[in-house]
Amino acid sequence: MKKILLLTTGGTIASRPTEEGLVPGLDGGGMAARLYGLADNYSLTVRDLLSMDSSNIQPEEWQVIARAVYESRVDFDGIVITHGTDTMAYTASVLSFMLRGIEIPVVLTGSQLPIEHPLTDGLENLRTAFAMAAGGVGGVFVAFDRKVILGCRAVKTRTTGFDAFESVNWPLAAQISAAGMMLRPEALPAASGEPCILRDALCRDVFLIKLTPGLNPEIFDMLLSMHYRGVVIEAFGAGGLHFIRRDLIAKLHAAVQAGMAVVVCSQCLYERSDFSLYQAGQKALAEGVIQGYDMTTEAAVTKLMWSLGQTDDPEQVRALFARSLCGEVTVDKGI
Ligand SMILES: NC(=O)C[C@H](N)C(=O)O
Repeated sequence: MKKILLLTTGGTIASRPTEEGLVPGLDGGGMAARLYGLADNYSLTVRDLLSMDSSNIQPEEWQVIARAVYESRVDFDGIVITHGTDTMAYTASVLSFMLRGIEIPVVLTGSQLPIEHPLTDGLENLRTAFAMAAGGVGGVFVAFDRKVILGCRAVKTRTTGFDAFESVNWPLAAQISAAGMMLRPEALPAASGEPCILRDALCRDVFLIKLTPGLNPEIFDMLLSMHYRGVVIEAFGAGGLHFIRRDLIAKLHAAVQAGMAVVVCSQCLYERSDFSLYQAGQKALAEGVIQGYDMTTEAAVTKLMWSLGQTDDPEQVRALFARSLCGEVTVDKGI
C-alpha cells in the first residue's frame, strides 16, 4: 500500500458553521473519519499543520507548509494538503518554486462545501488527490473536480461552482474518468535531474497592479517610498499600458533605475502576452521590464517573491524569469 501523508491547513473542507460564518474547526482525525472506505486503499498518516481560512494564509504559512513537505518527503510516497480554495493557487505556485524538483507528488485539494455537509464535494476532491498522490509523479499539483492541474498553472475561476479551478495556458496533468486516472505526460514538467533542495526564502515586498485606463503613474513613487522591491503589472491585452497624458513608461523607467523588478503580464486570463507586439509594449521593454508571457498572475507574483528571496541581483532575477523553472511559463513560442 502506498504511504500517503495528509497535511491539513483548514479551508472550507474543514469548516463548520458558527455565528460568524464558516470557520475551520474539523481536525485531520475528524476528516480522516469521514473518508469512509477511501483511506483503506492507502497507508494514511494525518498531521494537522494549520487551521485557517486560506484568506489568512500568507508567506509565513507558505514557509511552514513547504518545510513540512520537505521534511516528510523521504518517508512517504505522496503528500496531500487540504487547503482553502481562495488562495490555493498562490500556495500551489509558491510551493512549486520552493520545492522545485520534488521527487514525490504533492497534491493540494479542498472543497466548496465542508466535508461534513451532506452534499460536499470534498470527498470527490480527496479521492482525486489521493489517486494523484499515489501515482508516483513528482511535482506540485492541485486536484479538484476530478481534474489534476500543475500547481503553477492553477487559477481559481469560480466562487461557488464545484468546477472551481482551471489549468491556464497548459493542459491538465491528469483527469479521472471511467478509464481511471489518465495522466498527460505532455503536461508534466521535465525532471530537472537535480535533487530537491528547500529554497524557501521569499521577499514579501511585491505588489500587484491591475491597470485601469488612466491609472495615476504616481503609484510607482508610492511603491518606491514604501520600499517595494518588485511589481507585477497586469497590463491590457497582449501588452499595452498608457503613456499619453499619464506616462506610465516614464515611471517604469524610474522604478527600474531604482532597482525595482517590474514584471508585465496580461489581464487576459488566456493566451500569452507579448510586449514586443505594440508600440506601448516595446517602449516598456526598452525601459527594462520583464515579460511574464503566459504565466498566471499567481505564478508571476509568487515567482517574483521567490526570485527576490533568492537574489538581490536584478540580472539574476531577469535570468530566472527568462526560463521555466517548473512549467510555469512558455518562453519560446510566438503568438
Ligand atoms: N472554499 C474555500 O475553501 C474558501 C475558504 N474561504 C478558504 O479559502 O479557506
